[in-house]
Amino acid sequence: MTKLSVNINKIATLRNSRGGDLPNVVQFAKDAQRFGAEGITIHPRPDERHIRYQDAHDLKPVVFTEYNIEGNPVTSFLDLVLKVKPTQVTLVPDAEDAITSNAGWDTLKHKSFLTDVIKEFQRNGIRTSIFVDPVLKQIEGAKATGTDRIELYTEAFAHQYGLGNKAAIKPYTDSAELANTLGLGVNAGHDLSLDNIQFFKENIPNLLEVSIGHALIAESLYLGIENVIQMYLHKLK
Ligand SMILES: CC(=O)[C@@H](O)[C@H](O)COP(=O)(O)O
Ligand SMILES: NCC(=O)COP(=O)(O)O
Repeated sequence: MTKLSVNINKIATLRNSRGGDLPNVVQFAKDAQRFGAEGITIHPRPDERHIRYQDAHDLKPVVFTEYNIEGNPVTSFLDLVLKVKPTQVTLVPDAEDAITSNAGWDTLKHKSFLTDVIKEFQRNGIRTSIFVDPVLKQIEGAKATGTDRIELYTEAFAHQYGLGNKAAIKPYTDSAELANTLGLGVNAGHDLSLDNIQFFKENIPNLLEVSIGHALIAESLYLGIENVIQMYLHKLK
């Protein structure tokens, strides 16, 4: 069973564009869960250009499914996550000025740093996941950090699949198989969509969770959020 976690960054982007509280991200999270979302993901960035640190606190009492907070574990992020105590934290090595996440961790180079922060989150009862490219040595490196899960960075797959190149799934299947063997849980995300999700899920053994935001919100503009969430759940069955 693969859980659908709805990333609500884009709802905050829309809200922030006018400086008011429309749409309200807390209400949106409540409704997304009512429509079937099995988790809510946010990715607060240090410049708070979409999700604000205060949103992470405000969402805590209403997320009754799985609460996943993603981000680069700089000090302010560490403090936030340790206060909010979500179900899961996903560590992403995104630069402050990056438009969106654009690479996985070098788990070999950052082994000692990742090991320390992962230990601290786990000590506080928070499950950990680290964002990685589908590269076998990076999966082995992830295992060595003590993380509970990895999140496969799916941008390359999504791009190639859109061009008709289905073989682009291979490194992801291989990485998931290795992760399964090593006892690491497998999540995935970035640029997943109604077009590519079913093929991705069918080729990834034991895919535990996908977090989807950008395409899901864009698709909802035409099809409606309740309908789109149900369409994803159907394809993830
Ligand atoms: C970690 C990841 O893959 C990103 O997709 C991210 O969570 C989305 O962030 P933005 O909404 O800021 O692009
Ligand atoms: N972890 C990936 C995520 O939360 C959403 O990514 P995207 O669907 O907005 O590309």
